[in-house]
Amino acid sequence: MAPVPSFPVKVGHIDDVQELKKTKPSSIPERFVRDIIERPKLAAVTTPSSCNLNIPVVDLSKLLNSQDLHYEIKKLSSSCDEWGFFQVINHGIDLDLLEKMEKIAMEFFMLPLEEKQIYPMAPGTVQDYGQAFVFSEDQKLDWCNMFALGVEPHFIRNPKLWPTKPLDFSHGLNEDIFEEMFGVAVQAVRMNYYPACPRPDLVLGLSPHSDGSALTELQQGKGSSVGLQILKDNVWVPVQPIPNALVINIGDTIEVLTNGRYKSVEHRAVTHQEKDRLSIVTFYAPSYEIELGLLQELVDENNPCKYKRSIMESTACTMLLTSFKARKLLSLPKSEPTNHIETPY
Ligand SMILES: O=C(O)CCC(=O)C(=O)O
Ligand SMILES: [Fe+2]
Repeated sequence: MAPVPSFPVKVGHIDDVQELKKTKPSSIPERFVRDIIERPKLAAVTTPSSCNLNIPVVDLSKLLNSQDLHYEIKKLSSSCDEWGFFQVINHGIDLDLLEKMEKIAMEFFMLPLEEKQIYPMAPGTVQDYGQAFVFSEDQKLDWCNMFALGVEPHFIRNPKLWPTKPLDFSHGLNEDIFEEMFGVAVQAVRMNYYPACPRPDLVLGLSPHSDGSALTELQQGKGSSVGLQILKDNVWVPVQPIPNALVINIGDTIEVLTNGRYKSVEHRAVTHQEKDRLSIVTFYAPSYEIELGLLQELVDENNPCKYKRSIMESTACTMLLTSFKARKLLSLPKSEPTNHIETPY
């Protein structure tokens, strides 16, 4: 079940951005206008050459093929150590299926508002239709509509690509370690629709956050604008979509379990003046029933345990809510070494 806050949450009026766009507003409502320091610099969005950094690309077929294995594992390893993000090509997922998912998601977002609002997102929650992570009346809003669903247990599929190979090479861990630890994993899907915005320089599609999940997989809609950006060495790096590739990122759960070796990196989405954008995001998290333990193989005198135990006792549910964004909004600390990460509920 989606987490429900145990305290009353007043979120005020939230404009539906698709409806707002239809009214061709002469100015952007104040609740969407970001403080100057948070506004995106559009040069980095519209001219990819202005940013020479690109997130790594991992070829899954090579990871399964012994000839190229070593080189590809090294790439996977540095992607997880240095970036927390990579794109995966030749993943073997049926492209027709991905296309179908995109089509269904678009059909949903194109429904009349009343029909989408049959599934309203309750204030302070992250499930169904609306804006997630709104916890107060004066919080700035994202230029985005979301539809989030939990996946029924019998449909849940474990990802083929838990990034354990580099760990099993360097630390002798079992390659299936995460799969074994997580039990019957929790899976949630969020569809994000970012309509074109007349002033993309003033708004954010999705506020900076890290994902509370173990692993996140993201499909970018065909023909969508470039919108996803990740924070690398204090620079927002745009993720250039590669046709049919999927974007994978490490979530907070794996950052903590690997004692900070793999990074759960802050990311955000920006909007575009003419183009809409769709992303379909699948979050994998450990079973609610499981008590997680740090991978002891990654702890020694040079790498002391960086996280206190309470986070290990969090359920997947609270993990999703202790994402960086939620923590920031609730004024809870980011997972700095030695910090105690509280769960909000
Ligand atoms: O739409 C995107 O590219 C980002 C989505 C995302 O980060 C999320 O849903 O957590
Ligand atoms: Fe995210």
